[in-house]
Amino acid sequence: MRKIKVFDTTLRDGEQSPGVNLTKEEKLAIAEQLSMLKVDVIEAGFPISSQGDFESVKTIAEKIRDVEIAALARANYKDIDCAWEAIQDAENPRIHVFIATSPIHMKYKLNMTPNQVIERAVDAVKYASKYTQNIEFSAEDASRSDLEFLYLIFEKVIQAGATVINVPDTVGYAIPQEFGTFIKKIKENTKGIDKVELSVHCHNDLGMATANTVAAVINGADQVEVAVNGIGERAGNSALEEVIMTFVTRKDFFKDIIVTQDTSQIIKLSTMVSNFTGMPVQPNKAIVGKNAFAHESGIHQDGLIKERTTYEIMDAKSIGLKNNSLVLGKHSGRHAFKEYLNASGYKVDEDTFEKLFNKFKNLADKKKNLSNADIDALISDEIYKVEDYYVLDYVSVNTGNTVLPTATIKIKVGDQVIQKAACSGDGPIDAIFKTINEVVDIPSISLVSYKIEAITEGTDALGEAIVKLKIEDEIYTGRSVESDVTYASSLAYINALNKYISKKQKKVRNV
Ligand SMILES: CC(=O)SCCNC(=O)CCNC(=O)[C@H](O)C(C)(C)COP(=O)(O)OP(=O)(O)OC[C@H]1O[C@@H](n2cnc3c(N)ncnc32)[C@H](O)[C@@H]1OP(=O)(O)O
Ligand SMILES: CC(C)C(=O)C(=O)O
Repeated sequence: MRKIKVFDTTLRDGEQSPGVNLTKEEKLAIAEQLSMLKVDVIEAGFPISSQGDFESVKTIAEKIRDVEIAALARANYKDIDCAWEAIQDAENPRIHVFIATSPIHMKYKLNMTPNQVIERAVDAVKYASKYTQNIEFSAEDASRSDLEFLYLIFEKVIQAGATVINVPDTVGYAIPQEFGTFIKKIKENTKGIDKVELSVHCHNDLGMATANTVAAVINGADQVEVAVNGIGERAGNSALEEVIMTFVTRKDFFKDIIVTQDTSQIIKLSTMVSNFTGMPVQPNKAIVGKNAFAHESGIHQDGLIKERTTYEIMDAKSIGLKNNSLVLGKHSGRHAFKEYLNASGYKVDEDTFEKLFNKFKNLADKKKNLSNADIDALISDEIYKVEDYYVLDYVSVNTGNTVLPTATIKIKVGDQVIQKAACSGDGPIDAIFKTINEVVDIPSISLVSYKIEAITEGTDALGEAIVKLKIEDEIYTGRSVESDVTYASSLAYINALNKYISKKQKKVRNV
């Protein structure tokens, strides 16, 4: 069996994402969560880069146990001294030394010959070995480097004391099949490589970071360098959650790989990193996107209701989510709609069901974001179809930035007209609702929620108002669609009140 080490670089390469700047406390919280997930190595930072980074790495090294703590250093003494100073109190500290090996980087960036690069790398690794035997060496831009040169430099740094050899695809240039072969060749041709761990660090410039990482593991890599939510320099790194869940989900393929991480911590970690970095997770992001376990199409929903695994290769619970979700929308079918009715406790006969389903499809066709409140309102409209006891005859609101919003309402009950003007309200809608409360003969109405939303486009859009009222411990939902939002709100409120009256009258009749 093979154990693949998970090396997390969220706090180092992840923090190199443009615009991201984590505080020491945030870094420590992420490190704690990474340790709960049981990653093998946390790259806590690049201590020479700033005093803040130095202190964060030092704090993490002092506080986080049971995980190797790595710090990055260029191939020079001051970076290595600084890295060591920051991590020396860790339970298992690792110095991570890097230098570029591609012709472009050596010539233009470093202004060094290949021989000088080898000498510098060997010297740096030897220097680091005065501090620790846990030394990782990275050949930056390895995937654009000459293979023969890599065999040589790796052989030399292994002789100098490197215990992990990392092969980065620094600019996300590699293609999975090619990168797999690249790793295989390094494994076959580098002297001493069998005595150390072979690692990969892939970037996502062509969207292949995870595929390249997996290809490398298939071809013998022992360690994967990843970041939560795939964040990192430019298009980011291989995503921790994608790589781990690939091994877990495809156990049938990766028969010889043991995964020791606690995957149920993934969603918590993803949310934490997204919140702290201010980088939202795209909805269709694999594993942690909000749509990753959500299903909208009728055929899929039907399949899922019958057997979850028809359309899910992973269980939402395995990454720490409570469950998957069936999202009702214009692509949904009868099975999913029925499931929703059952789950919400509505019992309807077949005729009512068909009517409701057609109304739901109609509304879903018009409205982009259909919420549960919309669907509930539609259902309760049909089920508690009411003869209007209260009929709105007239509504007028006087409002503006210099006047106190005041509403005047006329409501008919049979032939009788009741009129009322109410002062104040925190705004025009508040004034309307308060005035209606004064007019109607219903004690203690409390507003649970009120939502107004444009359901078509433009300034003349139709506004949909949904009002939920609590009366005598029961919830009544009122809904109305009008182009005038104050009118829609008044009608929705009265609609909810009429549902209460209707229910009450039915009860009285039943007695
Ligand atoms: C692929 C990666 O992700 S590598 C990690 C990238 N991360 C960062 O850069 C973290 C933030 N960086 C920083 O804060 C700064 O760049 C520092 C503190 C590290 C260095 O700052 P400065 O000393 O001002 O140098 P600057 O960044 O402008 O230039 C880099 C220098 O390091 C040299 N260098 C680059 N990589 C290496 C290396 N691996 N080993 C030795 N020297 C290197 C460059 O050739 C250049 O040297 P020069 O000044 O002689 O031309
Ligand atoms: C320092 C190395 C590992 C790196 O981040 C890269 O090459 O992308």
